[in-house]
Amino acid sequence: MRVDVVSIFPEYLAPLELSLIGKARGLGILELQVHDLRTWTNDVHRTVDDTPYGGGPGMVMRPEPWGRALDQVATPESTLIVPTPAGEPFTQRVAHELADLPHLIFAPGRYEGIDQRVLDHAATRMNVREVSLGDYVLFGGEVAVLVIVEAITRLLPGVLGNADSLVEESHTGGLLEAPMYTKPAVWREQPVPEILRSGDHGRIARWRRAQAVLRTAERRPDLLAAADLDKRDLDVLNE
Ligand SMILES: Nc1cc(-c2cccs2)n[nH]1
Repeated sequence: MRVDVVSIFPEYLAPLELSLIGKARGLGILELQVHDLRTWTNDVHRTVDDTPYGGGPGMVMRPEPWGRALDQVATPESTLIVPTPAGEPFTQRVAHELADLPHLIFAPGRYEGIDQRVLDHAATRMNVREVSLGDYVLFGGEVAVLVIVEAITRLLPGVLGNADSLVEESHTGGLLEAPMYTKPAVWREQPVPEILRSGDHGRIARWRRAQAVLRTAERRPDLLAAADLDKRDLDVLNE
């Protein structure tokens, strides 16, 4: 997968060099390049924003630099990802969808956003997806890009050492993950649930599933409605 990020704060994306993402790039699983939007300005002040038509507070990102940036970076197989509070929710399902794509271009906006014509024009020549991390407002989209790139990269084949890690995590199968424990067997007078030390892998799997169902019912009833529950799951809920 290739990823291009265009930002007025390219240094914000430096963490993408680190850890697993750095490893994915080193292995050639992920090709990533960060660009400075001001590269595509042509005035002496390298201006990227201006006042909003129709009035109102703040500034809007000008279309011309973005248009020239996308002219250079995009191909017909590109998908433009625009983080915005006004976007579709970014979920694990969306992460899986994006992880299957050949080329992502991230357009993190600042200020009051990017001139809408940039997105509308881009949509005439590539897929455009406006995505929200949640119902809160950030200063800019760069933090959102870090989150989205990490969520996608860990899904790429070869990045996670043990592919099993993807099977039992939260939101796989629509449920939250069960509580996890490690040594010592007793810590501050709190024992690890006995079943996890029983060696009975069938019972352990059923216990974990039950814990996931109960935790999801308690914390995320919205997910429960969409989850694929079997009879045993329903019995757990009705206990
Ligand atoms: N979910 C979400 C996205 C954002 C922003 C993206 C770009 C500027 S602010 N805030 N909250």
